[in-house]
Amino acid sequence: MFPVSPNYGSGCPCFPTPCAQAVLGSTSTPVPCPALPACVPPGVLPLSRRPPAWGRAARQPPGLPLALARAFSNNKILVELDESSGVATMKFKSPPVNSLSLDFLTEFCISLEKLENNRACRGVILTSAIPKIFSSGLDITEMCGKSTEHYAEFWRAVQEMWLRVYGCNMVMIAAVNGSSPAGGCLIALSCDYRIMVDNPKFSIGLNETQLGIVAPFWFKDTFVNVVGQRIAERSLQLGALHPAPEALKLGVVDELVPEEKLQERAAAVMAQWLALPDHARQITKSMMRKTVLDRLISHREEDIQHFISFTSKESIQKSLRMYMEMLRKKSG
Ligand SMILES: CCCCC/C=C\C/C=C\C=C\CC(=O)SCCNC(=O)CCNC(=O)[C@H](O)C(C)(C)COP(=O)(O)OP(=O)(O)OC[C@H]1O[C@@H](n2cnc3c(N)ncnc32)[C@H](O)[C@@H]1OP(=O)(O)O
Repeated sequence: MFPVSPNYGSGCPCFPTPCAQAVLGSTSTPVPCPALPACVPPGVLPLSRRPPAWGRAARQPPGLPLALARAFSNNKILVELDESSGVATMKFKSPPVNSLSLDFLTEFCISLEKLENNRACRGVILTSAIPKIFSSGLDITEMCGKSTEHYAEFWRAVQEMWLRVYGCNMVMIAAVNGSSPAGGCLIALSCDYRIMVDNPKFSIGLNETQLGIVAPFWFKDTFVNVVGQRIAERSLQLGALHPAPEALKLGVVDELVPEEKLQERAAAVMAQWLALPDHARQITKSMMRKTVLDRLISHREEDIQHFISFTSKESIQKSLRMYMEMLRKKSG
């Protein structure tokens, strides 16, 4: 099996089965997948791939089965698309706590890509089907006692998820209906708007330091862009998990609503955002986020190596094992 082009990723329509051009021949000259323009970094869709659809949902592309356009679910995420509004909902349903395993992340990226390629879809609401939990963040078992190859594959999938959500042209709204630590918080922070259930038992934040690990620079950049340097610095150092009312005060989320109003409110906010001309909003979003996206894109391999060497340290493995043990004791 030949290696694939460095440009190859879930942004290519042939993903996960690389087409002939995506595969490097014995010359090992990188040949980008022709479906992905060479100038477009992996994980970020070019603006031109999304047609302007201001004012109405565009027509379903010919050839796509209607049922697929309305709802699809593989395993861990339920996706529903309302074609009349152009709004899809991605509902995480991976018990017990929607942890972001490699399988979850892969399914997430494929589902989001399907929606990106569907002209009828202009906005996505991310929410959870698991009571009281939005997402428990990265699946810690993926970072414990595994091979370096596994760590590399896992971390690439985490990067891909962030590049896809943060770089997404569609309007992304997080309807946070439960606790949302670390990677779960990152997903919400990467959206355009965050609505959380008004319940002080639900908390959100980047708590990595509590696990003895360090939030990567692109987690930190995303956080700073939402709440500003000072709040991010204090919250990150302390590994703070903010109860919903505090999260609102700090600007980690944009508004709180009673649980029963969450989906209705998310739909109303989405309608406001979709009332803007797509092209103007998309270019503005891209302008605001480009620097932060480019930083990871240009250091992607380095970041993977950094993750591998950090995670492989015995002291880090020990911290993660102790944290998992603490969770198990608490639950059992
Ligand atoms: C300069 C150097 C920079 C280098 C950068 C390198 C590295 C950075 C690396 C990583 C970044 C990581 C970001 C992350 O996302 S780490 C994950 C952080 N997540 C958490 O801390 C959440 C932990 N979980 C909880 O707090 C609770 O489970 C939760 C509030 C979500 C739910 O509580 P509840 O009481 O309902 O459920 P529990 O009984 O606690 O859990 C049920 C079951 O699920 C297991 N579990 C929980 N969370 C995780 C998880 N994140 N991964 C894997 N498994 C998880 C838990 O152990 C229970 O299992 P069991 O006992 O039933 O077997």
